Amino acid sequence: MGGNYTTNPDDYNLLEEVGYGASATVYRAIYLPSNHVVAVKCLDLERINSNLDDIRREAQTMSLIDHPNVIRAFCSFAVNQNLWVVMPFMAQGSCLHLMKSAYPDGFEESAIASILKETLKALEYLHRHGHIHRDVKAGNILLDTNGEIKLGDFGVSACMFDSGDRQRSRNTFVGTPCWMAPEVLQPGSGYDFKADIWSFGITALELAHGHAPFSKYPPMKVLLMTIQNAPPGLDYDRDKRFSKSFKELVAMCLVKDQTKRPTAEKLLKHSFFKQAKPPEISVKKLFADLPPLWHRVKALQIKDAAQLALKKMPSAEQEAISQSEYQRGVSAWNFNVEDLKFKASLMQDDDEIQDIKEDDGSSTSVVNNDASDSKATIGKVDSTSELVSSDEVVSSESLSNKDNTTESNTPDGNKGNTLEKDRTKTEQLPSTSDKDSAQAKTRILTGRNRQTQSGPLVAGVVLNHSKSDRTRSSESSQAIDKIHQVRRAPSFSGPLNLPNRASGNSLSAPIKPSGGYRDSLDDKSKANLVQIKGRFSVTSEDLDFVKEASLRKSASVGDWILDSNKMPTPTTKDINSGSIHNVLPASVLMPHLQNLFQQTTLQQDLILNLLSSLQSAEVPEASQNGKLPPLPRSSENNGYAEVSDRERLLLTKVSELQSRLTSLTEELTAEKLKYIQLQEQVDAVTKGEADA
Ligand SMILES: Nc1ncnc2c1ncn2[C@@H]1O[C@H](COP(=O)(O)OP(=O)(O)OP(=O)(O)O)[C@@H](O)[C@H]1O
Repeated sequence: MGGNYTTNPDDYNLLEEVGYGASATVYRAIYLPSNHVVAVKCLDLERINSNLDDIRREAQTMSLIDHPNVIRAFCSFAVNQNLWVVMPFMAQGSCLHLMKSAYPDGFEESAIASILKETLKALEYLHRHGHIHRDVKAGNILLDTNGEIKLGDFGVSACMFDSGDRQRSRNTFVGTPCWMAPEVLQPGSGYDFKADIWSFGITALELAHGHAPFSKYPPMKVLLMTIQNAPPGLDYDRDKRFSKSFKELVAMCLVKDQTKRPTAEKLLKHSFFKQAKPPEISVKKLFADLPPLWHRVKALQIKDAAQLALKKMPSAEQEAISQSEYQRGVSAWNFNVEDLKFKASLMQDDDEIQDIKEDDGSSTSVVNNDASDSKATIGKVDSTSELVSSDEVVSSESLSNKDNTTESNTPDGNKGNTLEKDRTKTEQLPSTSDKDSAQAKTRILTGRNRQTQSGPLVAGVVLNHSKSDRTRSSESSQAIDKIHQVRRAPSFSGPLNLPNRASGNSLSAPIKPSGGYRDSLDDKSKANLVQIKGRFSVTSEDLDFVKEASLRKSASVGDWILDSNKMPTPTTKDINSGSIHNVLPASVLMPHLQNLFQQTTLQQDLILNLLSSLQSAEVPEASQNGKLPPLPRSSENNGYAEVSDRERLLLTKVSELQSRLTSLTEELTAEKLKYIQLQEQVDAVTKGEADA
């Protein structure tokens, strides 16, 4: 393909939608001057909140790529509030799409071997040139009709040699939780290109099963499970259809200690890849009998919309939702893992048992594979302006080797205005022949982008209908509209803020509407910011909480009791409003109660001992068997004065302990009461659900 590509949007006729992520929609398009088919990825700059320099660097990286297994950008430019990235069209879409359309339980091993081998070649190339991809997953492995395989999507890629501001800005990027390595999720531990090897291992499991491990769980849960659980892998019994060498390869990648993970170069020499067939043989056949990509994409959309209409959990949209939650949320969380670990340590085993059960693919799926994550956080661009084309950046990067297509740059100053005018117009279905389809597509896109950046996250919510919803007649187009509505639901664009204390005992983070990561840093959390490491920020409040948490855990019984006042406890309002579920689940409350009970008993014992010691002191012969040693007597015959001092001391101690016992008993009673109320509430909810 190659050739020169202009940065004039009028030169591109956008055709069908062939994919979408949280921040972008991808179209098959015709480059009119040469009649070449290309893919145009339209990134919504409003939704990704980074500065223009970052985007430019991103686009530069993509344009300097020169490897058969890494997708290269021909050029990119801003159109209104969108960034268009022009790249080769991969006619069979992503591995994820293919699995969703035709292989829900994953591919056979020979195809997996070929796909993974090509992906590994791409990673080896990127790592050799100092890049970490950071979003390796089936959704980013693209397939062409001739069996060609390319790793795409540099939205979150980072340059390992970057430092300072650049790295810091990278912290605002988000990967995809299921695929993220433990060290990436663990603030402070630092990560490098080995994070891609972990994601590669997860991708191997994804290709083998049709979904990534933990994919049904919400982000927080995935995060905890990734950090705390043993690494996932292929099961020797359950995954009988896979070879030993495949299982071994996966196990090598999914080692928690990043230093023990092999490099891409080393992995390529693994026996598993020795038998790998060329993709023309093992991969091409996978889509031999399938309809064109855009039909499959449309069919998936309709299927999901139909499920949505039936009020089921639509898999793809659910994925997008939860992905969005991940993307927008994880990047903006002011959380720290110690906090999470502490909460996890308060969890009952039954929670864990439930967690470990494999997803049966039912409609309860929460986080899923198709989802995409937001890449950069970018500032708005108001008018059409060229960002970068391949030839202008050759000297600035170490990556480039050759073949810098000389794109001619034709900024179109008027385009932005036209598009701006059209922004509120009715959404139009894609037209394959209309010369104006680029504009029409932009309208679709801009329409989609008109979302607010706030609002609570409510799964499955269908928001404001656009004008077009009223004008559409066919059921399928309504169904697609629904998908778009869900996609543009404002509720998913706001970040999640994990409260530092309020949810101390809860794993479910309340969702706060907010403008995004930058915003959240700019406001109160910025003042508390202690460290930005990895993709997360740690605030001083977080640290305080962790300190307290560890104090609670490590302190002596007495200290614990005093400190227990700091434990978040449900208020009557919580109980009445039902929010107690989020504040103190029974699994958390019970150990707390048990602890209190235990300590009350200990205190009682202590008091009894002290009392008996006191009595012993009064009766000298009994002191030998008592708990206290005999009281010393002075030679000056003032021994009795000392005895009475000691008595006073002991009596004071006893009264202290008694009052402590009283307050503990009161606390225990109060906790019991809360527990009973909680239990009643749980029963009521269970009954309500059963009735429903
Ligand atoms: N060059 C291409 N040719 C054909 N289809 C493509 C191409 N690039 C992307 N797609 C399709 O579009 C989907 C979304 O693209 P992409 O991953 O780049 O968007 P995104 O918003 O960055 O999403 P994500 O965060 O999931 O990676 C891909 O999963 C793939 O199915």
